[in-house]
Amino acid sequence: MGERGERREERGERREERGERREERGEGMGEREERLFETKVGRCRGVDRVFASTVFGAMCLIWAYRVRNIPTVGSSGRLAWLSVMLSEFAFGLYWIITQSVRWRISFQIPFKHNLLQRYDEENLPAVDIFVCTADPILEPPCMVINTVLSAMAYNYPPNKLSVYLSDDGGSELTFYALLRASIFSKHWLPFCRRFNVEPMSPEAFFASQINSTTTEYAQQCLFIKKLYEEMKSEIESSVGKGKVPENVRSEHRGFKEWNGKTTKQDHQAIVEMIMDGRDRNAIDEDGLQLPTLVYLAREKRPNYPHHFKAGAINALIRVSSEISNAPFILNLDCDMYPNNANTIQETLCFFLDKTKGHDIAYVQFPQSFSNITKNDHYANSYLVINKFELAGISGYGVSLFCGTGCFHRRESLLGAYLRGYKAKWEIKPKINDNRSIDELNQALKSLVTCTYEEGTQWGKEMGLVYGISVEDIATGLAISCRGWKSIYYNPERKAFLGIAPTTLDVACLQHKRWSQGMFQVFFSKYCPFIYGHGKINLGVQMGYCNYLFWAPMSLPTLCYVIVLPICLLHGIPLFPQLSSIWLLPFAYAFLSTYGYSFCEYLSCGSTAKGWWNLQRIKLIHRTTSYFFGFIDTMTKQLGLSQTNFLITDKVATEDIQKRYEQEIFHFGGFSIMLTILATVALLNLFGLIGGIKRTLMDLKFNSSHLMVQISLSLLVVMINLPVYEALFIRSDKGSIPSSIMIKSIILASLACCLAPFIY
Ligand SMILES: O=c1ccn([C@@H]2O[C@H](COP(=O)(O)OP(=O)(O)O[C@H]3O[C@H](CO)[C@@H](O)[C@H](O)[C@H]3O)[C@@H](O)[C@H]2O)c(=O)[nH]1
Ligand SMILES: [Mn+2]
Repeated sequence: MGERGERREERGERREERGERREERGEGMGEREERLFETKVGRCRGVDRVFASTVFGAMCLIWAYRVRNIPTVGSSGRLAWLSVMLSEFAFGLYWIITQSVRWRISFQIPFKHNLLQRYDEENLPAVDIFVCTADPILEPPCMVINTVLSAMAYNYPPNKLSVYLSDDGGSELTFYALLRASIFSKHWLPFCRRFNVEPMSPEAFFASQINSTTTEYAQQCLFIKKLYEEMKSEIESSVGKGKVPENVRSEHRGFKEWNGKTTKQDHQAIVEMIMDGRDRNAIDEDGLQLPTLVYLAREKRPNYPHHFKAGAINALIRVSSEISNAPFILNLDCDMYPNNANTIQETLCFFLDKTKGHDIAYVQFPQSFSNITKNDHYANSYLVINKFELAGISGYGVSLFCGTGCFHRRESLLGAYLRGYKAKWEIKPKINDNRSIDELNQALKSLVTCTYEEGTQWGKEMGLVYGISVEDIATGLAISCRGWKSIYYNPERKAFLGIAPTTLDVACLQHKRWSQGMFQVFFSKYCPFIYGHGKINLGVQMGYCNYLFWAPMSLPTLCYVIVLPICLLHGIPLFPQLSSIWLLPFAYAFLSTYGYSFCEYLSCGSTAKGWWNLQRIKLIHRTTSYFFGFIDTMTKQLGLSQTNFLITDKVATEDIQKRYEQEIFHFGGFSIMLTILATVALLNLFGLIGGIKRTLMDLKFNSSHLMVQISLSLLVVMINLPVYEALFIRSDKGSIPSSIMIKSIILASLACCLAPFIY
């Protein structure tokens, strides 16, 4: 651990102790009322630690067994043994890393009432909300405006709220949708206010609406629903046609920005203040002010890098600083709609706390999704990560920045260091009211040209970090290393809900980008062990590596699921026989870690089948997405390819949606990932059949030597049942194409036949 980090922590602990003592002396009560949040330590820490030590012991025994029993040079199976040994080393080391996030689990509890007592509406700080979208097809404008409308409908003074939409798709369809949303908001916001509507996303709200209770409410509900449906169908029909109707174009001067030549990759900067919060005419049907609403499409030219989402957020930071310049910024992906009307107040409890608030850079909420099925067959819900792992890292006073659902202190995003610095939030908008709207627009556009950032610190010391496809992780790390604290807050009612992938290939592409980006962080200047040395706790450094090592951990997994069945087929034992005492550490390590993971999962309130599904997806990602992520990182390190960002598809055809809801895997497609997936599944099936045959036929061979391999292959086969089904039984669009089936049969057979030459 970095010495400085340690010392700082000691100091922190001492400060806490002092606080406790003061409380004992009877000054506690007043202080408690003053406090705006509290940190609670997770229970069972002691039990957890004892358990972890026993697993560690078992692992050491396994390593010892492997090293002591390496086959001599020239004997069969030496290479296999060595590769399995290395894999087990890797598994063990990775397991140690995963413990770092379970060592100090802690939870945050904000005291909203204390905040509301201390601050009335007048005194509350302004908040800017950034929404990013990048493609009107993959991210339908209707979905985008639902997020925007929910953000506008927060239970927060509208004059303190500004919503900025960055459209990297540069699409007039999205602009049109936003324009329509601004009109609809004049009805929607008062409606939300009157009836405390939650969720504030009209789409989600009307979908969950069954029968109303009061007649007044019912009438209004019906009226608003009709307005919403009208707006939705108009937007969808324009999207269907691919253009905005001529009569609408003439209604707003903003449309002049689009001409025949405008494309996603090539257009001038477009900034439109759709609603200006200071404008007396921007009022809703109750005569109350509306939040400021701004549309932004930064300039894009083919020969200039735009740095994807990081570039978009940085442009938003600059534009918003000229308009509202709020001290706090909420970042949202366009599918992540706010689901709790009071989230802003809860978050401010952390930032505005008198003693601990000033050094908090950001407050991250977990990523949750609205479309999770009962047994979550693509393991989209990240239950354990959200409930335990991120809370575990937050025990060190640091949270990961996950890109969306995160409130930032503006200064922390601008590269400020915390050292000797007292963060303040009484920042005023820079806006010069004397400027005409045209002058202001001109000034704003000049901030988001392609060349604006040349020769500046943007993307390096300022704003979100460039060049890494998980800009969020790298940026969070950089901020923490500048001395800031951060909070991970996982409230009972989900604060934000997004859309999770509904097909396997979309899920795999997303995980490939993540694993690639995170491993890239490890090699970049932001490597937690080097960049973070002496600045963040060792536990945090290791905590990050839980995720940064997703990609390289694909190698030992691949080795295990390929070498084991091949050896089984050829009768080469790799594990102790059943009667050996050395089997115990293997059995204990395996059963206890999986047992623990099972309990952990169930304690998140999900089903046993969900856990089983999670194990399958983990295997799939580790053998495909992470493996390709690994290769991608390597080619990038060698300078052979560049950072990319493939947007996650957020629409599903009816066919796909139906299969998703029935929890049937949608493999579909012809990717090389599917070939690997199918080959691994077949290889284990061959191994299992061969192994069982051997055991039955050749009892003298002391086949109990193979029992462990048989059991492991059996598990892999069981977990792959949906793959065999998709290969041989199913024939719908979600099944695996026959060309891939043939390829994988050939590959698996080749691997089996060629193996003896290699070993
Ligand atoms: O050039 C781009 C590409 C993407 N986006 C936006 O970035 C967001 C996230 O993209 P998405 O395709 O949904 O990726 P996910 O994998 O779901 O995103 C997760 O992972 C990303 C890092 O890989 C983070 O940036 C995201 O916040 C986090 O939700 C979306 O709103 C996009 O519109 C842009 O604004 N510009
Ligand atoms: Mn997303």
